[in-house]
Amino acid sequence: MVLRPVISKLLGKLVVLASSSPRRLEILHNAGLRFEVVPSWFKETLDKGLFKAPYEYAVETAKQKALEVARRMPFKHLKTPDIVIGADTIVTVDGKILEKPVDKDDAYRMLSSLSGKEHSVFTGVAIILCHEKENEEVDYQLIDFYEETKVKFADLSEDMLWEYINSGEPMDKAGGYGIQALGGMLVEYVHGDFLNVVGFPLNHFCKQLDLIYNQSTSSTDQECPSVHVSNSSSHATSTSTQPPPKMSTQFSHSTSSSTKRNSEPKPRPNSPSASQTHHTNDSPSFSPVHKVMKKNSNSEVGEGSWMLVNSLSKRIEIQSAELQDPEKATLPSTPSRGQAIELNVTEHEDGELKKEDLEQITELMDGFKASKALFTASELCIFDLLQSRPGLDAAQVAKEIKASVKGTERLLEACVSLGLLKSKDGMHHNPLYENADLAVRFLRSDAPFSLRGYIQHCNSTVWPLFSHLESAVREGTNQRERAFGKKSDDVFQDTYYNSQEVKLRFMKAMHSIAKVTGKAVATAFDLSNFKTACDLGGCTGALAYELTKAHPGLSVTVFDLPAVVEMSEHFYPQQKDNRVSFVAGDFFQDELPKADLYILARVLHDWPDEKVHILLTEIADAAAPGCAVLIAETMLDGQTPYSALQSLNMLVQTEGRERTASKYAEMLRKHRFGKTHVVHTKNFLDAVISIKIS
Ligand SMILES: O=c1[nH]cc([C@@H]2O[C@H](COP(=O)(O)OP(=O)(O)OP(=O)(O)O)[C@@H](O)[C@H]2O)c(=O)[nH]1
Repeated sequence: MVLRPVISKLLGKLVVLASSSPRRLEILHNAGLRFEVVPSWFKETLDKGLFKAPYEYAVETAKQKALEVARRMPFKHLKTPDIVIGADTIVTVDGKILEKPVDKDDAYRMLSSLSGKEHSVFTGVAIILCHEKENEEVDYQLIDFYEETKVKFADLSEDMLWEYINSGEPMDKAGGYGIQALGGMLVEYVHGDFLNVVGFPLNHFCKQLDLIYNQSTSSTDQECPSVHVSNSSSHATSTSTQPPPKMSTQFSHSTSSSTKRNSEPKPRPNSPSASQTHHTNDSPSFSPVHKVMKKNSNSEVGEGSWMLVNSLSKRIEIQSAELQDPEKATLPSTPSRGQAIELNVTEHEDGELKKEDLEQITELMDGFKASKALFTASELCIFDLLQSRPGLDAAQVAKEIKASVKGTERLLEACVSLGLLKSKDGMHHNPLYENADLAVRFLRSDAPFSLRGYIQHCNSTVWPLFSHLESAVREGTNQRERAFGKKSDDVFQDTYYNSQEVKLRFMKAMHSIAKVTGKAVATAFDLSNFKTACDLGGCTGALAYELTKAHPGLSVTVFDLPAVVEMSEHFYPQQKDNRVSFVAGDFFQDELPKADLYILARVLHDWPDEKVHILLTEIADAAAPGCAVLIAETMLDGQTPYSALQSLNMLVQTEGRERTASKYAEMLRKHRFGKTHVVHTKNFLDAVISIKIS
């Protein structure tokens, strides 16, 4: 069994599957591979028109999925993987690429186009070997390939089609079918690797591992295995894997990961450095990222991939430098030949810009209008109205909210376009409106996870502050005085003591975020060793109640300003959990309650480093060895807009900022906390825990 010998090579290595596909997880798990699953955040939006062949699109998407995880882990998970595996499965028929259907109608369109025909299923796979070095740089070696399988569908009747679509099975599957389940009923024959259709060409993958770990170690080279970078295709009817010329492929990007994996850093293979680029005059490469790179049509595909990797490295180096220290990162003014700066807009040969080329920039430009439409509908209580009286038309809604029909009509249609409301034809095609699922779950005032409080805070406080963002950037200070005419260097003095209404609105905002994130934070780590916790700045106790629910042996003291504590019972009038108590105080001025575990949820991001160190000193003085600090924040990762925009939010609102997990680990280390672990909760917040060493 080719995998068996390879498995032994992988033991002790951190193997990561960068996929949320349960089928891929099952295929690799059943094959005996042991790995962690870290779903990729890469948005599968590459422009298909830029790829000369469908499999190139699948391979490039697989690469981007794997690279995103390989780059993120040192920051988000404080560890560098040894191997990251990414995959992407597509279906092609009549020259079109079919991915996962967006809705039932799309599934119908896909399956109808497959009915009675033979089609191809391509799965692109990327394997990234990560080599962490002495100076915390990481070398990446990229191996990619694809597998094609031919599948023929029987002629499908309309009943059969809708019966299958209504089963729900098509919705998370390429081409809208699952061959391994009900979808098998649609299939007349399969020529090629069945598992490739399901989502992972296991046999081809094993052969690649064999190439990497067995054939290369037979060479005298004791350094990192030199890898075959190949886009070798194994067609359904015959396998034509011609290994390309042997090469070592690598690029590097620096990481500030504060924890070293226990494996010895591997020597850098003697290969061209990332800064060297090769230029050829051959046909343009196929990837939007590498528009300035040329694919060398003379050499084996591997050569092309090497340049592909090389140009990727340039982009990654630039971005990681930014992450390291924005002041030092110098981006080239314009993409020079051989330098891969991601081009979001594709100028076609004739210079014409197509609508889809501008979609991304238009979405960004219009983002504020969408936010304001949501805030306005929430302020006008439209979601609560339609929850109690679904099916109203614009005139009826306008009457209830005491607004113009014209304006209400526009707002309702905007909310439908944003997926917040649904509409159906009433009498004389007059649309009738009701809440969409998002509104039911998050926008009603009485929803268990209502975000209405946070939305009110965004509309009344964040929005005016962001309108002075340019001043905030120029001055490096919050914009409270410009936005509200109040000079206040203390956000909380201003919020909690100057107005009862402002205080309540802010607490509702913090409460709604804590309700949505509380369970994820409370269950991020095993806290069974701790008996007492102190939730510093715990506001309404939303997280505290989740902690006592998740950890029966834990009691939690919420320590917050007097003005907050006096209001907290307003949020839980019926609460009888005697393991949660409230103590009034100022954590910068008063002695902290004694506890085994100190919790800081969305607190440190309000303060500059020097204030954070003051607070951590207080905690370190109060905490005995073995005690812990649990920090819940949105960790900067250089990838998702959410954390970066949150950091801008802190600029306009406070003296604080968002930080990376490794920055928090470094700050904690200065106060004798260590053994730091981070969990990315897939929620608004990530969680970091660190134990008092001495
Ligand atoms: O017969 C089957 N065909 C396809 C599938 C599943 O379809 C998806 C393909 O989508 P993708 O490659 O984008 O993978 P995702 O599920 O989105 O996960 P990633 O996180 O890796 O993007 C895939 O899950 C196949 O397994 C099937 O099940 N049967």
